Amino acid sequence: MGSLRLTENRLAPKAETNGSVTHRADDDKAADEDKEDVAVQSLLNKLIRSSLVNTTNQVEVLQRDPSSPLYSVKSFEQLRLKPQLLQGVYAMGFNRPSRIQENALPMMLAEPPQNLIAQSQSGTGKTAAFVLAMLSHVDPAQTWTQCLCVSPTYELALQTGKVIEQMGQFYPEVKLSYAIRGNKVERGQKIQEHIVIGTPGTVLDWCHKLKFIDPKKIKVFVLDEADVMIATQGHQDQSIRIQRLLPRDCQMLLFSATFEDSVWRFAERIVPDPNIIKLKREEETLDNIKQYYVLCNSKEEKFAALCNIYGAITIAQAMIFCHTRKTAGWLAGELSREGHQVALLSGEMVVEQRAAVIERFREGKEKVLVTTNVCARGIDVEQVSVVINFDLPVDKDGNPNNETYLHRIGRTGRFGKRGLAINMIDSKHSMNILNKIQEHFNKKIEKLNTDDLDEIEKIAN
Ligand SMILES: Nc1ncnc2c1ncn2[C@@H]1O[C@H](COP(=O)(O)OP(=O)(O)OP(=O)(O)O)[C@@H](O)[C@H]1O
Repeated sequence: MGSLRLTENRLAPKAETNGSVTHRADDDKAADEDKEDVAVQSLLNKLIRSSLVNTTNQVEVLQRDPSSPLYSVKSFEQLRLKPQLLQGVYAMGFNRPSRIQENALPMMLAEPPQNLIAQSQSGTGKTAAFVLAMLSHVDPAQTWTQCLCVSPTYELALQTGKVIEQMGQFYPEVKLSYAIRGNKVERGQKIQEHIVIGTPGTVLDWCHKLKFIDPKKIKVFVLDEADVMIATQGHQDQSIRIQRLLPRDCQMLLFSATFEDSVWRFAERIVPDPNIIKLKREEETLDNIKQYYVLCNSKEEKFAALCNIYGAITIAQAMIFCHTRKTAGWLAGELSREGHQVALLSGEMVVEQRAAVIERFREGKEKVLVTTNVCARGIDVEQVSVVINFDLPVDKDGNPNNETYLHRIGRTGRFGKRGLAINMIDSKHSMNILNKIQEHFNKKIEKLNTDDLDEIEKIAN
């Protein structure tokens, strides 16, 4: 398994220019200039995720042929997998199919193969599902490429490759190759590996220009992270061009965490006659959250208020959001000087460094995580009991960003533990923003006087 032929190994993420931690002179003025890179966020989520996301919502299934019976499985045994694959699944610690896998796996493993478009949030078991489908459909006796999987970036392709290697660990006859830049294949050769995973440009070259792969022999085509894919210029066209090279009876599978119209239009071009499976995201709510605000005049006063809060109540773990990298760096420094175990998540870090910081925080090695919004977007740190908005979330034009506010402090309904959110206000402008947020959610945000220790103690009860 895993014949990775790489001439260069570059694991630095694309979104970051380099791994050095330097501050720009204009960092003050710049809000948070960290580029929002969906591929980096997706990778980060994969790196820190160690288990399935809990979901309570029901799966929605739209069958291409509504008259055919709808199969769903509650165990992996019911799928009649090859014994080597079942062994692989159990070795990964999977006991039963995830909610989306219950429906997706029987569809993907059916004979004749069925096409599928599946949408569910990150961490619900999509990757594991299509990896199992690819491994099941391979005939190791045929020494040519039978499954193609396209991912938006080099790093994401490598992560999926790892899942293929893990799940196929007892099925060593199946070989895997990576169609990514830097992985050189001699001209005129044909790839013998059964599964090829790569980025759209290189996969297209290998199928079309360089003819390393005969696309007519492909049995399964997977397009992963469709929403991330279309965010990159050119990927959409390249993917469509690959799809057109494939035979009519090739099984087409497309996965996405979100489903805006643009993703949907793209999905329909990639997957003809699809079955569709959707799993709604768990809704975030402010119902279990006590919200407060503290009036201050400067960042130093905000810091003093924070120290008072820490002096009055026991905070197991807190996440503190700042607007700029500079404030975040400053605050992390001040807090460490006060003796706190602080983790700083900063946009200058490469993605592996960020994943390591979040992992340490999740393990409880650090008790305070100071971050800018962009760095922490989409990261669920469930055990956080207190969220502090050192700066309120605003969009580029300085208007309140309600969605981000909800995402920072909201909890998913059913699993929601009680939470505490404290907003630091340092100007009329930020008070206005707070009022708008309050109106938007129609949930009272109480004033907190941090000079009064008794008052602070009460909020913890
Ligand atoms: N049936 C299962 N039982 C237990 N764990 C599972 C199961 N399926 C997947 N997992 C684990 O849950 C996590 C998320 O799964 P997976 O990566 O397949 O989800 P995903 O929806 O593809 O999310 P992402 O797009 O972020 O990768 C992984 O750690 C995976 O090993």
